[in-house]
Amino acid sequence: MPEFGAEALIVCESLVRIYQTGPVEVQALQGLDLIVESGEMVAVVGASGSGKSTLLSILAGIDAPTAGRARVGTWNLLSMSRTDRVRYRRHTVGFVRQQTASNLISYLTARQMVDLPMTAARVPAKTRKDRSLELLGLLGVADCADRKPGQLSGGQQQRVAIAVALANKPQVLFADEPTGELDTATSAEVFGAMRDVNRELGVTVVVVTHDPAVSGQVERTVAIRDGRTSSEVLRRTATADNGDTHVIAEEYAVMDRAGRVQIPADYREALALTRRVRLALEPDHVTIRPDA
Ligand SMILES: Nc1ncnc2c1ncn2[C@@H]1O[C@H](COP(=O)(O)OP(=O)(O)OP(=O)(O)O)[C@@H](O)[C@H]1O
Repeated sequence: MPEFGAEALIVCESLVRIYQTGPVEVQALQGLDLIVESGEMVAVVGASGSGKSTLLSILAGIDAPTAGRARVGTWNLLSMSRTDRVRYRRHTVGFVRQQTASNLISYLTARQMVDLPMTAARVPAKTRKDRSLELLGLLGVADCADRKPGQLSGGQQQRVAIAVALANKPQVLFADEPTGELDTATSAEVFGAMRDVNRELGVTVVVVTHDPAVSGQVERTVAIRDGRTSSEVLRRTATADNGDTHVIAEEYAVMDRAGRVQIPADYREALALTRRVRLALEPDHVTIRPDA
């Protein structure tokens, strides 16, 4: 059988993460499947505690999964050595957190902070200088290059944090509630900046968010429930006969590799679907009926 998601940049299959605190075991991820293609921008949504941050920490190489499969590019996140993990975090991925302050170093200027990961990667000084200014420009904070975090607004801090995360040309940018501490207008600006880098640099973006206004702006939203991917919304722009454009959002259930699909609770209740259902293959669809 060909590899599940062989062509994709990010593949999670039956991903499990169990946290053990004393005698208590928490299953933060319970067999999550996710595929992200190179160049996509994906929003991950879900209730508090559904496992979003856990997923992102694993993908960013900060936390290790308990079981299942997780691959980003050529990296297998389950069998990475400590040295590989450092290399992975330095070169393959960039990470932005919710707490604006925790992304930055208080005594460095924006330019010095973007420079830092490149210094660690032994990039020559001239290249570092050019790239720092280019990234700060792309994120609309070129005028903040010589300012320290304390002299930046929350939105500017997050845009600098994105520039820092992109310094070593990662394949993926992960952001965990990057706009969580910002007001609506600033949050839209920061989100717009992430869309720009996705489009202009081609970097794949995976962003966890609570904000429906944010998830409404990306083409693909993945919903996590109880540590699994439960549904996806795809959005596309359609043009009417009179030339007007509007966005069409369609919700999909997620089917795993074994063919399992979760039927939403309200559907099950409406038709009293319980333990057994009847399936029938029609020419272009499958029906599910109550066992009556
Ligand atoms: N380090 C940890 N030790 C023990 N349990 C943890 C740890 N991190 C997360 N959990 C638990 O795992 C589950 C998933 O947490 P996670 O932070 O991934 O959810 P989330 O969807 O990001 O939530 P939120 O939106 O509130 O940030 C929760 O029940 C949480 O309490």
